[in-house]
Amino acid sequence: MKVLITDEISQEGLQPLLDDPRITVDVQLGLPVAKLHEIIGGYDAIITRSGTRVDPPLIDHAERLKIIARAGVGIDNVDVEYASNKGIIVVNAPFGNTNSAAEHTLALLLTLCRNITLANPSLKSGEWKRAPFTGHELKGRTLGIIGLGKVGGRVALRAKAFEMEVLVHDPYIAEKRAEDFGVKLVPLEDIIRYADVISVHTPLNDETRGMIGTEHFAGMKNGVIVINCARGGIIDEAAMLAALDSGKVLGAGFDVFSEEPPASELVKQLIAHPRMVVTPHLGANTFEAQKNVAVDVSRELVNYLDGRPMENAVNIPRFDPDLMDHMRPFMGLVSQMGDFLSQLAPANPEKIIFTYNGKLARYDCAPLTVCGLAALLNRHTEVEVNMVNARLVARTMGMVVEEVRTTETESFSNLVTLAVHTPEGKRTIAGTLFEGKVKIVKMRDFHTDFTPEPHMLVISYEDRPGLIGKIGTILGEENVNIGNMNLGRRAKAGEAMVVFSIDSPASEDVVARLAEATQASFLKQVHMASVS
Ligand SMILES: NC(=O)C1=CN([C@@H]2O[C@H](COP(=O)(O)OP(=O)(O)OC[C@H]3O[C@@H](n4cnc5c(N)ncnc54)[C@H](O)[C@@H]3O)[C@@H](O)[C@H]2O)C=CC1
Ligand SMILES: O=C(O)C(=O)COP(=O)(O)O
Repeated sequence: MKVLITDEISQEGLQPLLDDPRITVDVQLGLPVAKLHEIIGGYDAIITRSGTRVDPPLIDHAERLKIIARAGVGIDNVDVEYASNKGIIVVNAPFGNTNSAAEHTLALLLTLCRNITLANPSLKSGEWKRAPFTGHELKGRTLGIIGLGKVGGRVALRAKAFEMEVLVHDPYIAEKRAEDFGVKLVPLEDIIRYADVISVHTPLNDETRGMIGTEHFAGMKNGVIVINCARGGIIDEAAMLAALDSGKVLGAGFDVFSEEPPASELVKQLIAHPRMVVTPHLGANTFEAQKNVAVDVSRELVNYLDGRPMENAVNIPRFDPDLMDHMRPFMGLVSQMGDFLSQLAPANPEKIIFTYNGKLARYDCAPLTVCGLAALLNRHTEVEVNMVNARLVARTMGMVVEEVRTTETESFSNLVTLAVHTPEGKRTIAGTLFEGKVKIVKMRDFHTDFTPEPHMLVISYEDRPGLIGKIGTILGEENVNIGNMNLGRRAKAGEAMVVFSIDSPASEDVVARLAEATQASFLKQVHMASVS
């Protein structure tokens, strides 16, 4: 796995990658976009912080990219939807820098309240002034937190240690969470009206962009303090500047900006404002946080290589770990069945039905459906289909995917059946696990009993004496050794279906000779990449 690192990541935290002989790591900081586009095609994974835009043009150049790893929380610099459509896994490190961001929020607030950024240069320049730097206490003031997530929660606890009253606005949390933190959940208007300090801790998205604007500032207390240690743009920057200019806001502490580094006049003016305390996105910039997030994303890349579930993938359907323990043995089965059937079924499936029988059906089988679907679609699409984009791709291709579960079963304790409906008819395949081995037990309405092998031939014909011999002769003449054979028949001398595993692939010529010799109604060679 070739990994490209485009932002500063803690070397110490990357040790799991550097120690892994399967992985090579390239650190290329400050690359111009054009250069990044030029080289990204050579990498399987990219690790970034907020400094790299992983946008559609970059993703389009990333032909072999499997994972985008964000060593931090905010993924607003990654086009997750675009990546998902391409089957690229996006992971982040949601926990490692929480504490640092919360402490930084308090650092900005205390700095503002005690005029530290003003007193510091004054004293260093030889002055001894105290009165101009008289500040405010936090004790007894009301803090309004918008977004009681990981960072917001820690800010709340720390504010309470300073004996502040804490109001919280967050429409997406349970009341219980606010209770657990000992804070009051209120509508946004109450935060605006009653808070002495307002601090935003939401992600940046279409809903939160500009969620604090001119009309909100108008409704705030005079002399309010505003903190943004989340994302630039959650607080409208033009409105912020105007509120500082008008004196409505006593001071503001910003760690994040809509442009990083700032380019426009507006952002530069905001930063330059005398009552603004600013830091260049340092919320997560502690040795502790940087080590944590680097370890977390490194571990995810190793998980991927080891075929283990990824803990912090933001675009893989999330399944309960206990459920996955039940599902994992069957993933290989559905995946092999999907790959097998995709090579037999005619094109343009309209509907795909996954039926689960037996003990397995007691559980939510969605992980198996996604896995089987990915295998079924993979050979027919330009993009690689995997658990990230299987459902998206099926939807784009106009396919209906259904899942049926029934604990009843005739002869197997667990049975999975895949049925693909096309305008030309239906193809089905059923399989089970026997002593941990994949067994295909039914194809169409023929009973079968074989384990998929790397190269196989599936032939249907009207059964008559001598045909198996003819097939053997043709394959033998072409030096293709038969490893196994499984014959399915409904009746003596009726239609038969025979499945051969062969030690090497058969040429087109051999396939044509077999078709002619057997007068086959159906003949397909199947290659199973996933078995060895
Ligand atoms: N300055 C820095 O270096 C750092 C910044 N961050 C940023 O801080 C923010 C919070 O991070 P976390 O706490 O880890 O995220 P989180 O996902 O744990 O919490 C976000 C909270 O915002 C709430 N929320 C979402 N939409 C909302 C809305 N419209 N109104 C009110 N609440 C809403 C969610 O329900 C959730 O509770 C993110 O923007 C993240 O990128 C995080 C770490 C470091
Ligand atoms: O994790 C986050 O959301 C952050 O804002 C930290 O960003 P950074 O990794 O320091 O560029």
